[in-house]
Amino acid sequence: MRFTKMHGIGNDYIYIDCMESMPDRLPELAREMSDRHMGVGGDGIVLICPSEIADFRMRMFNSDGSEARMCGNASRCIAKYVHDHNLSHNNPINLETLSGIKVLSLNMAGDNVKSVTVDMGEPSLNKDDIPVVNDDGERCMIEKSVVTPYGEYNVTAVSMGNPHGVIFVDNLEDIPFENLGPYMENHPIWRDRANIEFAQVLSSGVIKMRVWERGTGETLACGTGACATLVASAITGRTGRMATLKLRGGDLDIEWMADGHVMMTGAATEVFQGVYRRQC
Ligand SMILES: N[C@@H](CCC[C@H](N)C(=O)O)C(=O)O
Repeated sequence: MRFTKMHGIGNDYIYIDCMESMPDRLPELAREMSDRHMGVGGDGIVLICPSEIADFRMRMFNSDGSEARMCGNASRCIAKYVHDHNLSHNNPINLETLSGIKVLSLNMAGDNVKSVTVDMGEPSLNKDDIPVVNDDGERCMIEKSVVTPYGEYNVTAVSMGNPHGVIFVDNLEDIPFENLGPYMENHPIWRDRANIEFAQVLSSGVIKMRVWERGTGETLACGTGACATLVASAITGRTGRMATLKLRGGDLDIEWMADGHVMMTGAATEVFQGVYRRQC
């Protein structure tokens, strides 16, 4: 099976061109290929598929085999992949995902893709959309206190097509990240687990963050997570609607436009190509 390893500021996935044929047993394949010792190694797998309603369709599986509804970093990488591998020279490119069609714009430097801007659509704070278990009758969950074995934290729930819990802290160095991340991912407030972002506001236009992703664990970056964090920061008055999000693997520029759409701009990188012998 041919594959291409790519990353969006360190969020690394194994990309499989499924324009002609589709592998079977995808959760098993994702677990096997993502294994950093026994497989190719990655945060999961991404399938580039034909679409009847857009230029391409993305399917994305986390390294634990769960399928995600949206992935910001993978959508940027797909834009670069289809351009560089001559599958399309459209710009913008329409990408079908489980959370709707996303519009990907290539920012070119000559013939090279310098960065990609993704129209991530509108965020939702509605608990039913995330989904959050609604035990208090409130429509949204903004800075709700959650008591954990590792201390009390205020959580804001945001959907970017997938579920996020954003927690602002004074200093990222001071949190018990490895314990708190999985605890919060699996907390019973979420109906289907959630991606957890820990964020420290450095200035009105700069936020530093670390991500614990649902189904993968810590990743060096999360595009949807960066967008959710900017939205949570803006609605709680910590920053304006535009900021640079500094993740462990690099920076993303995020803007929450007046029309409600969130625009994300960042790099996409191809690392290597290979042929994989399937074990499962
Ligand atoms: N890394 C991603 C998000 C991947 C999916 C997520 N773990 C989920 O289960 O929702 C991104 O860049 O957005």
